Formats: sequence, structure tokens, C-alpha cells
Amino acid sequence: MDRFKLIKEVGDGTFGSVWRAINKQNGEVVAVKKMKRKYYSFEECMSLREVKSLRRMNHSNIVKLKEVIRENDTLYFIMEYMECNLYQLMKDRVKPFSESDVRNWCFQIFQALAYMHQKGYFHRDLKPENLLVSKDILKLADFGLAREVSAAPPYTEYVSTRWYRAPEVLLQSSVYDSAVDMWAMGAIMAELLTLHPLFPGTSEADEILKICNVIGSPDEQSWPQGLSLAEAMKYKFPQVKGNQLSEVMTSASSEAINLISSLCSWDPSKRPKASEVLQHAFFQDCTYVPATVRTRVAGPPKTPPCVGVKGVSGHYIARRYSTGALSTTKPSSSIVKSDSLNKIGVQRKLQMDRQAPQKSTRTTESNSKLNTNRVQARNSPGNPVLRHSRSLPETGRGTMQKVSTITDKLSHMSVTSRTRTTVKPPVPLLKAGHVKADFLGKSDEIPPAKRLTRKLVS
Ligand SMILES: Nc1ncnc2c1ncn2[C@@H]1O[C@H](COP(=O)(O)OP(=O)(O)OP(=O)(O)O)[C@@H](O)[C@H]1O
Repeated sequence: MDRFKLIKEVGDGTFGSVWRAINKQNGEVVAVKKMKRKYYSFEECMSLREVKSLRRMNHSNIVKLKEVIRENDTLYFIMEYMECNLYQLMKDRVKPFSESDVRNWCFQIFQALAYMHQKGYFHRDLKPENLLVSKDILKLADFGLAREVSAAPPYTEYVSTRWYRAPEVLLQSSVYDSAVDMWAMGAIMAELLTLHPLFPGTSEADEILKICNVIGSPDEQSWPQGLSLAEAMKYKFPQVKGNQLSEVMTSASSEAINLISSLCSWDPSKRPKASEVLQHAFFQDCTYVPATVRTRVAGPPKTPPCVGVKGVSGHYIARRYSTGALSTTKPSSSIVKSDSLNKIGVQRKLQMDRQAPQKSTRTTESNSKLNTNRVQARNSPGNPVLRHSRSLPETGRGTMQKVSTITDKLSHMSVTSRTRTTVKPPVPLLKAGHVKADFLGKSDEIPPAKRLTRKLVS
């Protein structure tokens, strides 16, 4: 690692801290992800799912893994550097992004997903924090949960971030597929257009309630398999009619609403595939031009403001953006370039309310057994108290935030008078976190003040 000078920590995830760094030999700016747990053999490193899947990806909208280095039992991923993530772009904004921004960003991500799904992988942990931005380019990152479609189910160790978690996963189906990524993209698109998470559940039960409040409870017609899954675990869906997305996403176009509605279908088989989404009317003005062949247009490329700038809505025209050449440094026995890496699975640790670093055991919501006799969905908690949890000092923002969300509004509309509530002014978003086991029927066990936590290093 002597070849790299670490400049600044730019991210602190469950499994690794990410640094902006410079390759001293060629001056290239890179991202270095330093894994938190120790790795005592190189084979162990090579078996990581993040390594196995990323090395097979070669797409301009998927972050490139340049090298894997193990030094003193510590594992480092050398990746192309991206300026910020989509959550960081959203968190300080007051004015929603323009639909054309959202269209351009999502088009790129659906391109990456179409590629990845076609290659036989699905991501399983899509969330704004894993969509990285530089200039006008978006890239998919964090393949720690990526899974080969061909790998035999049941998939038992999976934990995605709850707010973007598909209902079949919430109901512990063991045979889900790439449709879980499509669900997450529907939720992310809505969040980009409104600056509020669409389904900010405080527990798994509340997550399902939040979904019901928006799209209505599933029935025999909309999702027969879902009813069977629920029955198998003795879970009863709350009976909610749901509301029209258009009633709360008032400024969204009918095409955007239509696309989000189909992505967030209860039945995974009714969600469009990524390749189909690219043909949707919402993207009719988009034409994908690979980053490598784009011509530069007037004006310097810029990344939308992500820290400390409020209310700015930029228009980001596709421009040439170089991700830099691969490092030319000579690989040693403990350094492997991306094209010579091996396969297997990743250890993934949950991000708790207050993240415990160095914890290497796998603790997942899905792993624990559900107490099927106790399954009972709770009513919506209303506006939950949310907390920012940051691992580096931050200025200016309070730690306790009362958050108004789309679903809270919808919940109010559907459960009470069905009259429209006054739209509250937007407040800073919270970064979704994995939260300790909160299975359906156990949501009461989570202390209210700790329920929704995002973690961010700025
Ligand atoms: N290539 C990169 N360039 C710049 N920043 C990055 C890069 N990769 C990751 N980051 C930043 O670091 C954060 C954490 O990275 P990552 O998601 O890979 O870690 P993790 O430990 O797997 O996180 P999680 O808790 O989501 O599982 C990201 O949200 C992003 O802000």
C-alpha cells in the first residue's frame, strides 16, 4: 500500500471505510476501500462476493475494481474514484431534482442493471448510498451482496437495506431474483423525485404497512404467491386500500408515476425487467451513449452540489468523463488486478443503529427465525423520530429530526379521513441503515428513538 497516499475518508460502510487516495506512481486519484475485518489468507479474499462479481463487470456505469491488495492481514480494494453518492446529493437539498436529472441518472443505472442482470447477477442492496456520482455519470457500487442468479436457492443470508427491500424478501421468500433490484429502483426513483423515502419502515412489519399504505394491500389477483408466503409464516397483511402515487408526487409526470408503479408491483413477475424499463415512455428522450465515446459539450463538466448547497437544480448533459487508466503498477503476490481474481461469497455485517466497527460475524434480519405465532402488523407509527448517525464530525445539522414522509402522508390519508394533509416543508433526508433484527411481529422491541438511522461520513 506504499504506492498509495490516503487523502481523506469519504465513506464508512458496514464492511469497509473508503478513502480518496492518490497512486503515487502515476498520480491517479483512486478510491481505496479498507475492509474492517481481517483476512488471513489470499484465498479468503478471492472468495469474496464483492471481488467475484465486480471482476466480471465491465460497464461504464459500474464502478471499476482495479486491484485487490492484502497487506498485514488487511484487505484493500483499489477502485475508480467517484465524487459522491446519490444520498449525499439529496440530503441537503430543498428543491427536488428536475425530472430530466432523475431521468438521466436512472437511465444510466438501468443500463448497468440490464447489463448485470444479463450477465446473471443481481445486486440485492440498491440504495442511494450505493449509486455513486461524478460529474453527470452515475455508477453502481458496493457489490458485497451481489449474487449469481445461477447460484442455487434458497438464499438465506441476504439482508438489504429495509427501505428498499422487496416484499418477497420481507416475507422471507428464498427464491427471489433480479426483480428485487427493480423494486429498489422504484423506491429510489420516487425518493429522487420527492426527496423523501417512499417506504421508510421502522421495522419489517412497519415496512410492509408503509408499502400497503402506498400501493394497497395485495390480494389474490395482485400477488397470490405473496398471500401464500404470508400464510406460511402466519402473517396477516394489514387491509389498506392504498393511494395513488400521483396524489403525493404531484409534480411528477404521468410517465414517471407509471414507471414507479410498475417497478413497485407486489408481484415480482409483474415488475418490468431492466432492459424493458429502458424502453419505457419515461425514458423516451434518452439515448445511451457510452462514456468512452461521448463528445465534450460546452462548459466544464460538474457534479451536482452535494454538500452545503441548497435549492440548486442543475441540468447535467452527458459529457465525456474519463475514469482514468488502470494502475500500471506491478502486481505482487498479494496484489491482484481485477481481471485475474477468483470467486465466492462475501461476509456482510449489518449496520446497526450505532455501527459497531470490526464486528465480523454475520448478523442478519433474515437469518433469525421468525416467531410465526406472534406475527402481527402494527399500525403506522406516524412521523417517526429519526436520527443522523455519523462517524466523523459534522457541522450544522441537528441529530434529531422529525421527518415527514410521503408514506406518512399517505398513511394519514388512508387510515383516517382520506383528506389531503398539508405538505410539510422538506427536511434533510436520512441515510438508510441496516437495523438489528426486527422481524415481522417483533417490531415492538426496537426503541423508538433508534429506529431509523442513516450513517454518513462527509
Ligand atoms: N469508488 C468509490 N469512490 C468514492 N466513494 C466511494 C466509492 N466506493 C464507495 N464509496 C463511498 O463509501 C461508502 C461506503 O462504501 P461501500 O458501500 O462500498 O461500503 P460497505 O461497507 O459495503 O457499505 P454498506 O454499509 O452499504 O454495506 C459509499 O456509500 C460511498 O459514499
